[in-house]
Amino acid sequence: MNSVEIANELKELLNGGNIKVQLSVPQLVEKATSRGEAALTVDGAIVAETGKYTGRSPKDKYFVEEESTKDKIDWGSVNRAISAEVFDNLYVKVINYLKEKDELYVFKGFAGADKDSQLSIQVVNEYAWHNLFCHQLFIRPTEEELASHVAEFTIVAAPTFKADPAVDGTASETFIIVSLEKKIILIGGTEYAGEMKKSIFTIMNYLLPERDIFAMHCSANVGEAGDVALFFGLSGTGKTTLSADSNRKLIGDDEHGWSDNGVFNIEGGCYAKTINLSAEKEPEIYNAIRFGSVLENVVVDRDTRIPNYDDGSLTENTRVAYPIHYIENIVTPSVAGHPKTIVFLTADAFGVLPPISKLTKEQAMYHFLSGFTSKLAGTERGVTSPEPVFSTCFGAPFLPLPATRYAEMLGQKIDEHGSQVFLVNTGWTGGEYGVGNRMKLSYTRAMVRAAIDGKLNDVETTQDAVFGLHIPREIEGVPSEVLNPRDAWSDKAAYDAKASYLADLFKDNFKKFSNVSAEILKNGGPLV
Ligand SMILES: Nc1ncnc2c1ncn2[C@@H]1O[C@H](COP(=O)(O)OP(=O)(O)O)[C@@H](O)[C@H]1O
Ligand SMILES: C=C(OP(=O)(O)O)C(=O)O
Ligand SMILES: [Mn+2]
Repeated sequence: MNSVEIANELKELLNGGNIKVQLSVPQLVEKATSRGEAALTVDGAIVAETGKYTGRSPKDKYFVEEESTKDKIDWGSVNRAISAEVFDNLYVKVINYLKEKDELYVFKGFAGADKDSQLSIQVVNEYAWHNLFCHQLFIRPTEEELASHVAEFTIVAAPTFKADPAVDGTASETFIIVSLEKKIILIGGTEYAGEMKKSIFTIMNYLLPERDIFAMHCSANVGEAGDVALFFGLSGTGKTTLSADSNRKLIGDDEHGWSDNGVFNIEGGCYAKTINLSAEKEPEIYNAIRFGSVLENVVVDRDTRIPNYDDGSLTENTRVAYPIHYIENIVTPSVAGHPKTIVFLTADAFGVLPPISKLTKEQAMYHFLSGFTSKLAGTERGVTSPEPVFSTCFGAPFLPLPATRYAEMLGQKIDEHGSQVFLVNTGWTGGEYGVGNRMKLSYTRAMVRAAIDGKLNDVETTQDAVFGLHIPREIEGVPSEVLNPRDAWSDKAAYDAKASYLADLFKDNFKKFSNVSAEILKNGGPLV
């Protein structure tokens, strides 16, 4: 099928009598609850369960192999290729399947808060609650914008459609297929709402660099003085938690672009983890759970409808989606200047990386390319305990282009704007996972605050003997024995062995980046 035929199929679907376009939040709440897709909670939010798929399904994600893009995509286990034939067949099947449904819900809006590079998108949903999720997560159009809205990219999400791998050519019943030429994202077989927002992020990671805009898997906030901070990190490392800070205005919690104008949010909402959520530790997020918010796989008492955030029986990856204005302190629109501080969040399950360290330019490049962290339980299918991983640019699952393309942009931007980079370990301390403990959130917050406020610019540091990282000796609000990871382990020999084991992993992993500059190779990585 060519692009015109694909568009015609879509047009026919969108002209159907079952299509509901741009329903309001209350209308979608009514639809979702009356259709039995979701239940109301005591706080006025809705809660949905997603069945078998409670996290992303990276092994079921594909790009269609297409002439105009095939030489640019970094094919491999992240960017899997699928033929146009498989896509076309599934597309027609899904469209026909959806035509038979009583009602379908369409959201029209945008990705990218900077008008210069904004992408207009639409989502066709089988579920009203998915449509509410999209309404809250993407950028909502004004009435005027809606009147003239023409979608460039379309997500078609049919969660109850299951592929037959033997017939349809997929790996399983589930598929997330991106056609960059036909400008369609086809999703089936999974109810996990995160696939929709992360697939838009994936295409933005392809489209923005074409315009020389750096696409980033990070959260962002800005202080009173206009000082912008970015927090890069794989899922569960603290982007959403640490960017919600009552002293700073939130720009966004997960996906950003950095252009010559400054940084901008790609989204219009947030998607926070709710496992063990408490009003004391994370008040901004806790207070965002109200009418219009969408809880996912949170266990709620059947009668009282009180959510139990400590219950991870459906998944560790319990979530809430809400529009960004449910956070009190934000910038509107979600754009700001150039970052002064950049934080790389890592959840080190070995417990050997320092809780905070200052990076030289070479170390920043080295650690960005390495992207060492852990996959934390739940966000990806099959991950049930922290799995150490090198996730390049702290966002490998979402990067269609070679990692070096993004790293080059980071390097240029840091040089141009003089941003200071820190590595922050929000993972384990005092021993590896199973022995030590997760870093206390209050300590991490104190360290991050000191970094952002410029208090670590001129402090005395100790150089870590293995990784060469510069560790501040003192930070207000943090016990000094916490700052140096070796001090936090009672068994020093065990620490040394684990640290050198991790250093070897870094060196092995970095062999694949053979063509980076000699300075990065020499001065960016472990010392020994
Ligand atoms: N030291 C810490 N720093 C940040 N988050 C922590 C820390 N300790 C525990 N957490 C928890 O880890 C999770 C971080 O998740 P989140 O901020 O949603 O990550 P991301 O947005 O990067 O996916 C939250 O549930 C938070 O309460
Ligand atoms: C939703 C996700 O994002 P994060 O956990 O980074 O917020 C994800 O990785 O699926
Ligand atoms: Mn997040």
